This record gives sequence, C-alpha cells and structure tokens, in this order.
Amino acid sequence: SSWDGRNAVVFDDYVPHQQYLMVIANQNVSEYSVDDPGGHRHLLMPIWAYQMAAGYLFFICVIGLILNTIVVIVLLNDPKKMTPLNWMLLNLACSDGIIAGFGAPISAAAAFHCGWPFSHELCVVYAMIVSTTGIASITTLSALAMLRCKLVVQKHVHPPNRISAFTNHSVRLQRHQAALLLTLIWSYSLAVTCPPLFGWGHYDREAGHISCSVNWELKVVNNRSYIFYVFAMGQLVPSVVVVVSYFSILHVVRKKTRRRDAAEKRSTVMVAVMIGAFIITWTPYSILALVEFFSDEQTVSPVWATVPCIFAKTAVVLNPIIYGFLNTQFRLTWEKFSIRFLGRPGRPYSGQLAATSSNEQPQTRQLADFSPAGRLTKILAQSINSSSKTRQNLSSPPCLVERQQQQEGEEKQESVLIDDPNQLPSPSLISPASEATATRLSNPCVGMVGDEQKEQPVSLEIVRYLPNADLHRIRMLHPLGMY
Ligand SMILES: CC1=C(/C=C/C(C)=C/C=C\C(C)=C\C=O)C(C)(C)CCC1
Repeated sequence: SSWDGRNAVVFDDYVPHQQYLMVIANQNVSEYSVDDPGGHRHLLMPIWAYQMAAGYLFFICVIGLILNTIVVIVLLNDPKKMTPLNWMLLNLACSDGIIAGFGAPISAAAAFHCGWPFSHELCVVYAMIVSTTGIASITTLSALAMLRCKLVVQKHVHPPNRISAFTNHSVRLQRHQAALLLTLIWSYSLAVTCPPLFGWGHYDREAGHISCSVNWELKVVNNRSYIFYVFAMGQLVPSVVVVVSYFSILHVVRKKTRRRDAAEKRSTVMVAVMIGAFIITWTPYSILALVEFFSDEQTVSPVWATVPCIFAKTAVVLNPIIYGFLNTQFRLTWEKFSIRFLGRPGRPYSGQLAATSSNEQPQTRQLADFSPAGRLTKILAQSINSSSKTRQNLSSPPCLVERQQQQEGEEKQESVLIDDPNQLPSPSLISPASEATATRLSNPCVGMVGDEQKEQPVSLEIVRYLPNADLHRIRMLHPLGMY
C-alpha cells in the first residue's frame, strides 16, 4: 500500500481474519482517527464533532429518561385505564427508555472518548439492543395504526348504539390481546435483529465509531442479503401497514363526520403525529444506510454519517411530548398523579372552568362528544361556565371532574377543573335516572351520570383538591353497575 506511516492506518475491523486498509487522505493526523498497530490514536472526526455528539447524546439520555419514566409511572399509576392504546404507549415508553438509558449513555461515553472504547462484544450487544428497540418502536406504531383502523372501521360497520354490553369482557380481552400483541412485536423485532448472532449479517462500529449497528458498507453477499431482510422487515412491512391503515381510516372518516367521534379522531391524529415524528427522526438514518449500501467507496464523511445516527435517537424524547400535548387521557392521568403525589395540580388553575388542555376551547364542545351521558355533563359544564363569572367572590377550592366512558373496548375520558364546587347545578337539573346517583354524594362537588343507554356503563370520578394538599376523592359509578 501507499501507507507512509502518517496518512494510512491498518487495523483489525472486528471481522475475523480480515484486515482492512483505511486511507485517510489529506487529513491532519493529530485530528483524526483509529488506533493503529503502533498504538497511536488518530481521530475519525474533529474533536468538536465528538464533543457536540457527546453533549447531544447526554441531553437525550437525561431528558429521555425523565420523560419516559414519567410516562411509565403515570400510565401504570392507574392500571384500570390500560386501554390497548395505553399498552402501546407504555411499550413505546419502555423501548424509548431503553435507548435513553442504555444506548445514549454508551454512545455518549464513546463520543466523549473520541472513539469506541469498549469491547467488540459490547458493540454487538449495543447494536442488537438499539436496533431491536428501533424496530420494536416502528412495529408498535404500525400496531397502533392497525388498532385505530380496526376501531374506526368496526365503528362504521357497527355503530356504537347497536353494540351490546360487553365492557367487562372486553377489558379482560383487551389485556390478553395487548399481551399477545406485545409478545408479537418483540418477537418480530428480535427475528429481525438476531441473525447476525448466528452468522447472517454483521454488526460493527459506525461512523465516528461512537456507536455500533448493522455494517451497511460491507460488500459480501451474506451481509447484503441480511440488509435486504432488515429493510424489508424494518421499513417496508411497517410502512405498508401504516399506509394501508391510514388510507382505510381516511376512507371511512370521509363518509361520517359525527361529533361523537371527536375523541377517536384525536387519538388517530395523535398516532399519526407519532408516526410522523418517527419517520422524520429515522429517515435520515435510512438514507445513510442505503447510500452506504449502494456506494462503492466511503462517500459519506464520518461527521455527516454521525448526524443521522444520533438524530434517530431524538425520537425517544418526542413521543412523551406528543402524548403530553395530544393525549387527553394521558394529560388527565398526569393531572391526577401530580395532585396526588406532588401535592399540586398539574398546571395552574386559571380561575376558569378548564378543559385538560389550555388550548382546548369550550368544555361544552369536548364533553358533548360523549353522548349519551354527554347531555348531562353538558348541562354541568354550561352551568359551571355561568358560575365562573362570579368566581372572584368564591372561596371554595377547585374540583377536578373527570368523566370516563367505556365503549367498544376503547376507554374515553375527559375532565374539567371547576373553581367552585358550590356553584354546580343542583340535582334537580339532572334527569331522574341520574338524580338518584347524584344525591348519593354528600360532597358539594356534585356529579351526574346519564342513564339513557344502559349498555354503556359510565363512571364519574370526582377529585377534590383541598387547600391543605390532601386529596378528597369520590368515585361514583353507574347505578346499574360497574362498581
Ligand atoms: C429502526 C429502523 C431501521 C433499522 C435500524 C437499525 C438496524 C439500527 C441500528 C442501530 C443504530 C441506529 C444505532 C445508533 O446508535 C431501518 C431499517 C433503517 C429503517 C427505519 C427504522
């Protein structure tokens, strides 16, 4: 070779019995490199690039761990509310948490060290774990898209009013289905990422040597066929599932635009946003992998190859932010959780009847989505709206009123914050059927439950926030009975 001892380095590239000649042309040796046989270190990227990568990965690690831990705690805090959607969110939070808690710190340490300082075994374990969680995330999102599609299409075929009461069965059924779905998701991901352990494909250090992944560059048939397999299973299959599911959803929702479906639409939009975030964060990495796969020589510099690799990890902080903004039930659970454990409401009381999001406008709109009981809650919300005008003169603590409805295996939930429980309408405003239930409450924060449609049990939960931070909570159930 033309190695002059300064610009070229021979090193063992982890592939047994293979030696690679790496030529680093026109580079200042003090800034670039790998360990050469003489023990000299040459950095592959400028120091500033390693430092920036280390800082970003550290940020992903800390913020990702905090946010995903909050998601897990908040979701598990109320196991009764574990709908299929929430099981999938929990799964995503776990896989994101694994990347934030394991992948990001190892990669940050490698960046801090300006090259992979760990063993080849850890490189393989790292690549396996990061790629398995990445594939598990995209598979979970596809499963979510399928679930949304199933729900929307099923609703179209059997409108809710005609569905018989099987809520209690469906809750149990949902648990089994969720467990089966989660097992399938992780088995599928492992089926994609395990083959290199058995000799099909290779895991290796990646650009800048701050992480490890499938060796996208190695031009041997065994490796190339494995890359085809990874792309088919990790990109093609999930994309087809997502596209088909969302086209079906669009096809159905274009035909029916009933307001009662607003909650379903919100969940469908949230899943679409999560899929969008995944696509945005992983597409640069996919493109890099394809470029490396198709190009004959190293066309992407280590610095540019490192960017998509660490950008893909951004997905782990985006998902919790998306739930926080778009999942009413998640926000509500967080609201309750923060009141109960942190001794404060999740967000400041504005002194108005408030929905669970500051940008969600009139509560009557939200609550009206939940017919048949929605009719009564609407009365409640409207009454409170009018009472809030006299709010300044009132001294009672605020109430968080939460409604939840189990329907078609999908639990929906809304809440309102009420400044003054004393201003709630009297039970006489309520329909006779619900009056009995309402008058059972001795708390001034009176709730109402509609009883027009007996096959759809409705629960009303009232949580009262007291000035001394104690929580006074009343659960009121459908008179016929879930509780
Ligand atoms: C998850 C997706 C893919 C595969 C990614 C893999 C195998 C990643 C492995 C390790 C990484 C990123 C380490 C970084 O530190 C495809 C196949 C690229 C498609 C998109 C989704």
